[in-house]
Amino acid sequence: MIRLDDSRALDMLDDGALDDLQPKLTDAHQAVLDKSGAGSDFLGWRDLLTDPDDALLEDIETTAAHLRRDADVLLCLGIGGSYLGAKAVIDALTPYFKKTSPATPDLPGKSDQPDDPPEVLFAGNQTSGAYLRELLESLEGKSVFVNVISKSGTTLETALSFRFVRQWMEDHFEDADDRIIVTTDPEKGVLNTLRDEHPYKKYVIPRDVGGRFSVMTPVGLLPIAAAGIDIRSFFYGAVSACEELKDAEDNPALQYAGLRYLLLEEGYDVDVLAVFEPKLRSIGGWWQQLMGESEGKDGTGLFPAVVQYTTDLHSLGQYMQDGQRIVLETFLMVEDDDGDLTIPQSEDNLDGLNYVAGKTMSDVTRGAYEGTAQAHSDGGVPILSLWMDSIDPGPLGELLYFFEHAVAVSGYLLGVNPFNQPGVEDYKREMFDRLGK
Ligand SMILES: O=P(O)(O)OC[C@H]1O[C@](O)(CO)[C@@H](O)[C@@H]1O
Repeated sequence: MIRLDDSRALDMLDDGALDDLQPKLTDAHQAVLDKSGAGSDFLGWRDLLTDPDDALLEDIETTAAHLRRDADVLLCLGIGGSYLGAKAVIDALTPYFKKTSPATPDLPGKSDQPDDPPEVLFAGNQTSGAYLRELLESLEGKSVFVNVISKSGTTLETALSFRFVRQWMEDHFEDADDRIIVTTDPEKGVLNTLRDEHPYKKYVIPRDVGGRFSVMTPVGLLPIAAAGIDIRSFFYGAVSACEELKDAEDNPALQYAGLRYLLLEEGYDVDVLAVFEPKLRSIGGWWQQLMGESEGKDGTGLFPAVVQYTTDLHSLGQYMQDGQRIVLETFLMVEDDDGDLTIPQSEDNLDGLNYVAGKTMSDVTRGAYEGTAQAHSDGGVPILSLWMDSIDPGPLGELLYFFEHAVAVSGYLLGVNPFNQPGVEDYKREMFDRLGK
């Protein structure tokens, strides 16, 4: 389970502050469990885990196997919660560098490894014409399948991309309709209208699951499974976290929510999620939406930012150490980071690095973390460290549920509805005005 180390944050708060907050934390937690708080009709993301639908997992695995057999590329169109979870998990669990295999003559571009996962690409999450044009050009000669993901079906970025992509698919594949999968509302929205004419396979986003909480639905699970990741371990990792975090006592998700809340009251307005493993950076993108859309309303909430260390210690490290004291840091750490690459002894030691010879790169990462946490803490930055066991499907499922539960509690502590995002509509209205809608 996720372990919270708050030893470098507690001393920035009054003695016993977290204990004093416990009754409020318990109430907020209970409101999540009982569905008695604001926005409680959007708590379906917990029901998915308390009553798992194994038949759905199996269906997704079957579709994913078909994609692994026939697709070079799975193009996922979606924005916000309709892509960030899948991207986060796929980036975390696929190798940094892919081996390429030669094309086969009968299926253009498809590698000769029958179960090679397709490359999962993302689009429909911005308005760049250059991106879309270059993307479509890059797909020439490849066996392409599309998963268009939009709960509302009306999101402009996704819908517009799908117009281009659908045309491209129809121009390139006679069986285009069999290559397109929609993930959307049970009945409403444009994607359902399109299905009246085109028999696309469809997966449903339950009405009571908001976009940023939808990673354990087909929204996240289908692309993740297509990428060759074991979705059962991932999903059941979340199931076990949901079970373990039911008790309000000694609950690290509640403690994390409580400490962030207390630190916000002390003027720490920004929560910087720091990762040391580059693969985890996209978890930060998912976390940013989860935190930002859930908390950032009615003039409150911590601003969620993401850094990747040690890279960003050489760009933002100065600010973290010495800038405005408005920042707290959440370190996302891994007990077994798969970095047991031993540093060799050098006979001439011309680079002067023999002092670390015999240590592993994991030891270096651990030293960098310890050193950074100590230095930043000495510089007045409260540090919360979250430790996961390893970068594997189960621990990732646990982690994502941990954050979901924490932010739901956090929203109630802040007195906001953690499950809506009314502010996002304002940019859409202004944009639509200018585009003549
Ligand atoms: O799945 P949809 O309806 O296209 O929405 C995508 C995203 O847009 C928002 O509604 C607003 O940004 C997010 O909450 C959501 O994840």
